[in-house]
Amino acid sequence: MAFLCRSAASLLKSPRAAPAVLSACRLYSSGGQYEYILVEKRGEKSDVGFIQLNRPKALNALCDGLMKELKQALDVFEADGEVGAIVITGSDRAFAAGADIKEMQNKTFQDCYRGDFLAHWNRVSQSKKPVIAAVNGFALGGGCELAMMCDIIYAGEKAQFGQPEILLGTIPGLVSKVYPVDQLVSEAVKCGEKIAANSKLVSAMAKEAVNAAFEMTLAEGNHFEKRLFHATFATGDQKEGMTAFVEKRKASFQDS
Ligand SMILES: C=CC(=O)SCCNC(=O)CCNC(=O)[C@H](O)C(C)(C)COP(=O)(O)OP(=O)(O)OC[C@H]1O[C@@H](n2cnc3c(N)ncnc32)[C@H](O)[C@@H]1OP(=O)(O)O
Repeated sequence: MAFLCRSAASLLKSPRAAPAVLSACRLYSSGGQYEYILVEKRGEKSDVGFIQLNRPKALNALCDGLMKELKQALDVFEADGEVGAIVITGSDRAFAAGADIKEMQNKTFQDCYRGDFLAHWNRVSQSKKPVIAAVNGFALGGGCELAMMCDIIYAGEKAQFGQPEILLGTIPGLVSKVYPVDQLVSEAVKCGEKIAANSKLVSAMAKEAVNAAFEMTLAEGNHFEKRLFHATFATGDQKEGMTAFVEKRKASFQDS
């Protein structure tokens, strides 16, 4: 507890500390007030900011509240002169199973666009301090992206990275694998069959985002991908994909 008080005190002395950081600091220093994450300082010198995603029943699905708390915790660690690096982790079963599908299932394109849905998710990539992802279990969709936004990824032996959004009727969803020579073509056809079973409309949008990224800066690429992601919420296939997940059934895409 002593280190928490010290860091809070050093922040409060700083005339440049923003009010938002100060209020986040209060959450941090009083401990236990975050709902979706656990936050502490680790290491012999308490110089490593440690953030554990903590929504076990939902496999650490990244709901809005969790992402807001993650931003707050990062703000506090960035302002803390003692902290030299930050670790983000989840549980043994899941780093994070992606954005919260139940929360976004009924969003419209208008909701996404007006609210600039997921814009603040880039916070991790803007951290001035090095961020290390410690990944066990599922790192899917937005969970995989969260890990990729970190500077270093340490993965447990059973970590599973994936971008399965295409199964939900939204972007992205590209996979690459290596196979023995004699299995390559048949595996490629199987892969083609899996892709073809998804929404062709949304597959095209995923390709557009990936191809555009080659021509853009990181910030432009992130922005373009978010806008296309928003646009999928204007399709029937996104509604079908996410509803099918929530109803625990196979999606039937209509390419519309
Ligand atoms: C940026 C966009 C995105 O990130 S879109 C989301 C991308 N992620 C996914 O599509 C993964 C969705 N999850 C799964 O496919 C599976 O849950 C699994 C493969 C990760 C694990 O399967 P398993 O059978 O072991 O567990 P459950 O499916 O029963 O899941 C347990 C519990 O967690 C809830 N949950 C899992 N992922 C999410 C999620 N992304 N959003 C919201 N909730 C999620 C799941 O619904 C179960 O809760 P329950 O109360 O039983 O319905």
